[in-house]
Amino acid sequence: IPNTSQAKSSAEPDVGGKTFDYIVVGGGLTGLTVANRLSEDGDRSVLVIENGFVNDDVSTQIPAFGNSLNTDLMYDIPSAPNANIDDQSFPVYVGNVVGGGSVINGMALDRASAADYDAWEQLGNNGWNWNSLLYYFKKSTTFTPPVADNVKNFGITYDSSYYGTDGPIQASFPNFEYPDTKTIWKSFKAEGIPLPREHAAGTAVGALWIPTALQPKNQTRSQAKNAYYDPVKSRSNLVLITGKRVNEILFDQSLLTGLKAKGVQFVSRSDQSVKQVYAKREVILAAGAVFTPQLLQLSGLGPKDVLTAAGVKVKKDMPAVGANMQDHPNAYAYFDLKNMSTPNPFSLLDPVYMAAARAQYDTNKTGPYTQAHGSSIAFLSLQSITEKYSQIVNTITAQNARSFLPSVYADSTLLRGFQKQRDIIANLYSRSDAAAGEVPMVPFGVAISALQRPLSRGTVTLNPSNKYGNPVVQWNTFQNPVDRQILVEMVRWTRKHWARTELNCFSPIELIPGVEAQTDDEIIDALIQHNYLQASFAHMSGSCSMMPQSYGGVVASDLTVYNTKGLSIVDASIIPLIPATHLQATMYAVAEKAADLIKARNSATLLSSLLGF
Ligand SMILES: Cc1cc2nc3c(=O)[nH]c(=O)nc-3n(C[C@H](O)[C@H](O)[C@H](O)COP(=O)(O)OP(=O)(O)OC[C@H]3O[C@@H](n4cnc5c(N)ncnc54)[C@H](O)[C@@H]3O)c2cc1C
Repeated sequence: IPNTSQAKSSAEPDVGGKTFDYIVVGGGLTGLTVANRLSEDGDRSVLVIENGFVNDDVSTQIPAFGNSLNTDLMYDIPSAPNANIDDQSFPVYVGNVVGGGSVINGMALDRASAADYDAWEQLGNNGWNWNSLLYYFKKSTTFTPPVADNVKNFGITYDSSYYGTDGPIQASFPNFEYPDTKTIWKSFKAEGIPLPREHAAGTAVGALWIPTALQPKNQTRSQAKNAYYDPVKSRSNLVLITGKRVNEILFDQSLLTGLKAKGVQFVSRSDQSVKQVYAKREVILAAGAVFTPQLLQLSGLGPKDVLTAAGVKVKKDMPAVGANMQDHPNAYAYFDLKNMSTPNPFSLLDPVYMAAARAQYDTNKTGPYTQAHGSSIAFLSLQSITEKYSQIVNTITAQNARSFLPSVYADSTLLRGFQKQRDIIANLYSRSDAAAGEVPMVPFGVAISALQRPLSRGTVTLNPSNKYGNPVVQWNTFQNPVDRQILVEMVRWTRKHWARTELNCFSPIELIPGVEAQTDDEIIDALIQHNYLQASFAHMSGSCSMMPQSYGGVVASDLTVYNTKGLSIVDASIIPLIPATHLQATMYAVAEKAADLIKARNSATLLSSLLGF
């Protein structure tokens, strides 16, 4: 952690014992978004408590650095061993910095199809659908079209009417594309998959041009801190404290009021001092899909056996807290290519080229350093991936759902909710306007296949031997065999794709999984052997999901936590069903909507108190 961050931290006010209208736990992507909007009202005070520090290093700003993992600014959490992937443990990537994941992520700023968000409403979340979220997708963004040369040379398409014109997050395109991107696009066009002009119109299936969270003028990362916090940090009613870890939500409990959140307790990372701070209106959890369920469990809300094992007094037995965790498991196939144009992504491994490219970026903000993961991505429907799609859908609906779920699903409400999710997933898998898998269209031979609608469900639970340590993150990848089957079919699709005539110019040779791997088991075994199978795309979500209580939800559609008062959740843990997209654009929209919901209910409270009821 750089010294500048420490200095900033020591200049922060001592909030111990003080009272704010709102306390936001976690100053990551959603926390800073909500804090900005709530503090627009000068009569409301907002405190944000963040475990990480401010970091404005160049490593968080230059897009090309978004291609490698900035582990210095992440927590160090190994997952629990995965029984279905050779007992492997995978790193759990979560940003530990002001701005959270938005500061260290891959900068892709894309949305899922309309059907993905409409599915949230079908799960009983009134008002959570594509149309209502479109307003917030726009509110959170400002769009800048790609440079004319790239539009002409690469055929980039877009429709700016689906983005905002004055939102905080900058949606734009790097001003550089690798030349082979043209050949890659030719091969995807030849697949006969959809080619929507604008993916953000609710039509994110096919080969897509997507924007990056990128400030177009200086070609640096646009993220929650520089977009939502820096411009408003001088507000006297907004306070951010860093290097502080919240370890308990404080409740008033009486027969009359039930459990009412009154504040939080936090520990300073620098001197280990423990303090309490109070909220007049709401405690808002924005600690992310890994730490929000942990904090609820530490505070006595969670599965009874998990709490008891960790020595936490049970305030309310809530099996759903930490269940329903989802992510996008993925496989990497690797092809050796010849005759790649120069430059290509491997050119940056040459120190001479790298130095020249860096100088080009520093001087005039052009060249490969302006690009993170690029702007070309394909999202494929199950029908495009495999002819077996209707057989797969039939398998899903015929399954005994309970057989492929973790033990916490012995709870009948959780199981009912999953069955409803399962029916929705089966429907989405049978449609051509919803994606089943992602294939980034990269101009080199690493072909990623990422499963978008897992049926397996993970869990986040307290570590019984150290409740304040990292939680136990169990993805349960492939617990449902259909997930494994679809990922294998994606690898087969990738194989067929690289055999296309448009790609003959590269003379691709499949090295991993390798042509000798033909059966499902052989493909999976070869991927595992090379560590080319991953449980996570860093898209942890769903662990405190928004669903009716009768479906095992943790929050209602107004994002308040069931069985409590004065407590809400706004982060990726509320996602009921993971959408087929990277998550950040969705989470900015969710947080914008969350802020409106919180504002509305708190002005209503004021009105009713003025009117005396
Ligand atoms: C490596 C990586 C790459 C990614 N790539 C992309 C991408 O290219 N495109 C995309 O769309 N999405 C991407 N994502 C996902 C996206 O960044 C996340 O989905 C998003 O940041 C989630 O927002 P959040 O507010 O829920 O959580 P976060 O942004 O993770 O914020 C949670 C914050 O809470 C803090 N916190 C946690 N516990 C406590 C506590 N007890 N007390 C105080 N503070 C606490 C954390 O330090 C963190 O800052 C990526 C994520 C990662 C990690």
